[in-house]
Amino acid sequence: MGGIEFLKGHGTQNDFVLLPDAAGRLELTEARIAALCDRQRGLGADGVLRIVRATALDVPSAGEWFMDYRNADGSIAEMCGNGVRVFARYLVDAGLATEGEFVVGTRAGDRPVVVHPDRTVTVEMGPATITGTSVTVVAGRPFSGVAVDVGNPHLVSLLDDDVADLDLRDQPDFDHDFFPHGVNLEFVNRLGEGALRMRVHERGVGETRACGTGTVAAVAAAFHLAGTDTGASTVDIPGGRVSVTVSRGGSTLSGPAEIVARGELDEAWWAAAAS
Ligand SMILES: N[C@@H](CCC[C@H](N)C(=O)O)C(=O)O
Repeated sequence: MGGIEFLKGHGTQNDFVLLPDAAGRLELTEARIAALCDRQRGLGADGVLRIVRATALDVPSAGEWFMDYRNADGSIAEMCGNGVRVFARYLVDAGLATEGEFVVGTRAGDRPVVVHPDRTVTVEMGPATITGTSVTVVAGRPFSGVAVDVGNPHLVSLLDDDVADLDLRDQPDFDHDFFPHGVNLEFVNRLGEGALRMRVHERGVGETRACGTGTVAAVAAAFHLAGTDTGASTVDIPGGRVSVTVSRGGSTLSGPAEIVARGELDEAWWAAAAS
């Protein structure tokens, strides 16, 4: 038997290990995912994208391929906006989908994508639903925020102070009753009309250089606080820039997606990393 194929890719520097596994044969334990994503003892990544046929996992989807996404700590999340772009990029590069429009299945539901000739990808992200308000505490400082559901949970705090000055090395505190399954925390500055800057502390990962669902949540929260639910904005994150639109029934995310490497995992390492 050959080794286990992997690829490495990123979307605005939110980086992923991709595991092509059409038939769903790989045993993805939490320990294996955490080892793969570890930047010292593994390949290093913010998360893992398993490329599996929807039928192999028996999940309902209008699309052929399902994005089985895992966070770097091995936890399962419903959705990953940057991950969907990288996933779509892989499918086209591998000849498993044709450039243009197709559907990717995710735990949050089907996500129509358009892979453009310039290597950017647009994803229909579904509705960004405002679910209330809550508070997060960063290094002893409380910040109130708008809770937004983009298939996964977010709390967006708009700040007057420069987000660059926040210390996000430790897990910020949050209301565990409001977010019983954890939350992704976005900290946002308005840069002007239709332009935001954001940093993020992701559930199951830590600070990352971009979060696609987080940018959609940030734009939805910013428009909500301005008294509207429709509009378009760029979002600058440490890893680059994405474009987001939100409307009452849906949202879109556009940005780059790159595959940077491919190879084979060592089988003995894979076996030892199982637990
Ligand atoms: N980086 C992702 C979000 C990944 C999932 C998140 N950490 C969660 O647990 O909900 C994105 O680009 O959306």
